[in-house]
Amino acid sequence: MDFKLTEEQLMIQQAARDFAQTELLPGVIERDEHSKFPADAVKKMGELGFLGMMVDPKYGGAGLDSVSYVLAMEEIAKVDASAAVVMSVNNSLVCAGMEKYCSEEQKQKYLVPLASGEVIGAFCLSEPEAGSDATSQKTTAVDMGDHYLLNGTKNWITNGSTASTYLVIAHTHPEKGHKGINAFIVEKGWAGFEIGPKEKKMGIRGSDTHSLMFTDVKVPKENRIGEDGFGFAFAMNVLNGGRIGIASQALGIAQGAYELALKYAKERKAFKTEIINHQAIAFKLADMAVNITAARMLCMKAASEKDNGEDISISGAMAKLFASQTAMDTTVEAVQIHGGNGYVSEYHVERMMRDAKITQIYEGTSEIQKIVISRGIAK
Ligand SMILES: Cc1cc2nc3c(=O)[nH]c(=O)nc-3n(C[C@H](O)[C@H](O)[C@H](O)COP(=O)(O)OP(=O)(O)OC[C@H]3O[C@@H](n4cnc5c(N)ncnc54)[C@H](O)[C@@H]3O)c2cc1C
Repeated sequence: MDFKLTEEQLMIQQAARDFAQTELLPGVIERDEHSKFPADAVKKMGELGFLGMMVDPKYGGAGLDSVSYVLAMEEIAKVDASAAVVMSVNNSLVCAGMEKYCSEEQKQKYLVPLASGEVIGAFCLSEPEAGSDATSQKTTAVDMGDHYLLNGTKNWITNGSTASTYLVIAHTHPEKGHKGINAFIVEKGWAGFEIGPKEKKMGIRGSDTHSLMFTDVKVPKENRIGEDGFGFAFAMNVLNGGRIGIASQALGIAQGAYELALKYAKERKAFKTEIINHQAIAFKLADMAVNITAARMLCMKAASEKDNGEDISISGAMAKLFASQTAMDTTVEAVQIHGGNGYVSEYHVERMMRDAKITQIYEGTSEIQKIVISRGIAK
């Protein structure tokens, strides 16, 4: 692993930092308060190439490496974790999965607009009774010859109402267990496809999370991804690679809260001195700095392994597990360092604390990451 960033990586980092400060920071509190999707900013993210960062330019992407992606994700999440999850889902789950596993026709039709940011996508695996245990899902797609008939409900889908293209995982042969699952490309607006109301969430309120209902939706056969029965492997492989995205989202939230806490501790006085001079406060900041550095190293390790074509199931899970815990610990202490001001929205850290929690839940809970890691090291 090379710890020195290239000129190009530094440029991407700076571009993302500038974008976050100028386009995301103004209005972030208001968007959180009103659960408002950052539509204009997401459009601009697409124009800047942040929505298809690692996709080959021949499919509309920016053709960058995963290290650049981590750097950009951190900068965006530092300011607005809601915008960061839109970016993560589109890059890590939707575009990455399509570029790796879709046919040339599917890529031309669906990946090009997704990677160029013309439209955004959603990844639909979870169901009311199937989250961590994805094989127990109940959505079915029955083979009707030239099409499948899709029926079922997907839950908590990020970009649920704003997406145009949905990757939907469904059982085609329930009796075959995980080998009877397929993944399909579904378009918004198809007959029988309904979008449920927006979820009212603790955090990342700017992102739109919905349940999706499918009733006899006709999905053309050519919209199945890969060979018959490939859907479970597709979903698991995509999630393995995707963990870098959420890990760097968590890293960004932690870094954002740390920077605000450090600044506040240097300015706020109590007992005739800046509070950073009280060791209890200084030690909290020291712990934050250590954990954030370690989280960044884990994210970079997983990203550089991915760029080298290595299997990142373990390193990606480690990065997500540690970075999400760091996001939680750091934001809680950032609120503490801000005292009463930490509890009100204008100081940002209370939002960051609420935003941090989701990073321990979605794309595999922390308990599931430990299962992945322990099974991996036991092999
Ligand atoms: C805001 C938000 C956005 C989301 N976006 C998406 C999306 O875009 N697409 C999508 O498909 N899903 C999405 N999800 C769903 C998310 O991935 C799931 O919520 C998550 O995987 C956990 O599943 P669950 O909620 O069913 O919890 P459960 O699986 O019911 O787990 C409940 C608890 O039990 C623990 N647990 C479960 N199994 C085990 C085990 N074997 N060993 C130890 N502990 C275990 C879990 O860790 C957790 O603590 C989103 C969720 C939220 C809240």
